[in-house]
Amino acid sequence: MEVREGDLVLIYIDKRRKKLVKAIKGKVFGSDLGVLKLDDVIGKRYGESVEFSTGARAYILKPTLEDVLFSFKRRTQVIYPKDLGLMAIKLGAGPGKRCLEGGSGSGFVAATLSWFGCDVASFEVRKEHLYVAKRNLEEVGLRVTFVNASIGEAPEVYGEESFDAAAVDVGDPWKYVDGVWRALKGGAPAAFWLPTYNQLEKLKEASRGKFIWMESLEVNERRLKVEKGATRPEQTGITFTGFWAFLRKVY
Ligand SMILES: C[S@@+](CC[C@H](N)C(=O)[O-])C[C@H]1O[C@@H](n2cnc3c(N)ncnc32)[C@H](O)[C@@H]1O
Repeated sequence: MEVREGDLVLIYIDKRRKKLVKAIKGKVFGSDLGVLKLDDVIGKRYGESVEFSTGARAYILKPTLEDVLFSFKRRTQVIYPKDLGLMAIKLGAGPGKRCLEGGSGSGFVAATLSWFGCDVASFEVRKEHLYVAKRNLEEVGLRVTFVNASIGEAPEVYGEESFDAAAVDVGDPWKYVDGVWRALKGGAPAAFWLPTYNQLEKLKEASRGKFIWMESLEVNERRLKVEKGATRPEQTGITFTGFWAFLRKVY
């Protein structure tokens, strides 16, 4: 498969030096290795390498969702790929699913659900965050409807029982349990992201009688350094991120 003008491509030099760029004629990509003419990228097959002005080479790769997310500007804490992958599965994300999200933050959740084919309405109270999330998604060609309002207002904006799933990452989420419940269809899954144990307890109390508390969990990731005769866990990396609570709406 060849790179066409306007495609997003990942310029991969090494693990630490990789950059998502749009292949536009006449533009250049500059790095510590010199300059790469994007004209030279257009027409290449994904997986081939290209040459910088210094003679150094980089690979041209088709971006994954992870590459896309790590190209985003961040104005808030974000949910990481290890946690987003499980969220997408638990929410049953897929084409045609109407998903409610709050808050948009930097757009990581919105982008993930949109990437999986969901039709997403993302609620965000802070205009400056909404703007960053919207820009992030526009830059990579993902479409989501952003709403500058509290997630608690979703049933007023979209009507009762209009969503197939919900993802909630806001401060004090227990305050919005009722709004999320009203916005969801019967039996629909909801994923709440929380950073502390006591918040899980508060959410469980608030959701009693409205949702089944399916499970709460933490996703741990252990990276490995693979070298012949010395393969072992990496000594640095992401430690704690947060907890998921997965619920299902009931009557
Ligand atoms: C940690 S960020 C969300 C990050 C997002 N999950 C991501 O991965 O990019 C939390 C966001 O929730 C927004 N927020 C707080 N209360 C809200 C509410 N009631 N409704 C909608 N957004 C809210 C904040 O302004 C903030 O942008």
